Amino acid sequence: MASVTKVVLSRPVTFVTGNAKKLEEVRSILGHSLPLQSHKLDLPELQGEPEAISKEKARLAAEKIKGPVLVEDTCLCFNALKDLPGPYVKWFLDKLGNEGLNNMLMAYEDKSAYALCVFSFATDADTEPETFMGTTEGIIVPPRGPKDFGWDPVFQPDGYEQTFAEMPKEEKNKISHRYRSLAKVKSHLEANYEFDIPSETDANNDSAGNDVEKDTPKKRKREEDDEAAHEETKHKKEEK
Ligand SMILES: O=c1nc[nH]c2c1ncn2[C@H]1C[C@H](O)[C@@H](COP(=O)(O)OP(=O)(O)OP(=O)(O)O)O1
Ligand SMILES: [Mg+2]
Repeated sequence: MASVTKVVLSRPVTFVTGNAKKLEEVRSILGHSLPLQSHKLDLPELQGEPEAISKEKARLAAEKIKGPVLVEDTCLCFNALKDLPGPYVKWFLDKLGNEGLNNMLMAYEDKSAYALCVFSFATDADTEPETFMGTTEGIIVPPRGPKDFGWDPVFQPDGYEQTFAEMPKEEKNKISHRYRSLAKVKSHLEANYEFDIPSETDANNDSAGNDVEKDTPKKRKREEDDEAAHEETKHKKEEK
């Protein structure tokens, strides 16, 4: 049998995102199957096709982190609008809200859409990032359910009566665009990489001097607290 030589990584993979909700889903989907730490950073995003945007994000992240990174870019594509808003959904959502997203399809009979997640993994800034895509098909509906994560209230996946926002998180995490692309990331990393992480390194500082932390129970607790605080300020804002 041919033995596959795996690339040995001496540092955990850093998931770089400015979005606490993404991080929460990535953590609950991956569990502890992969040595993962996180770094909060809203990277600049190119305009263009989803795969190119995600790859460029990975390059920028790898430059910054100076080690293996994982990033993702999420799109919401309306079929009647030839895949728009796509990667620009963040700006549409910011300006128009979920009501506005739904209204964009008023003039069209076709309410079908798909959610797309494009993960990119890069070992360093000089290596071409690898990308992994996952999609979930559905329809756009008037917003229903909790407003805690992006456009979840307007997206109803095919075969379900509930929007992403209405269904339990565990349910969303079994069928989501994020779950499907992460499944590919996971099997690719398991097949091609091996982690040999020295236990007594100064894990609280990466080589770039960034404040990257190891995934410890203490850190998790702090992140949960941070997220709770973040949610609180968000809700306060919404009440205004
Ligand atoms: O499962 C999801 N369910 C509902 N909404 C979602 C989901 N996933 C991303 N979203 C929102 C966040 C942002 O408004 C836009 C994607 O933009 P995108 O640039 O990928 O995310 P982001 O800037 O918030 O985080 P990041 O720092 O990782 O780029 O769609
Ligand atoms: Mg972004």
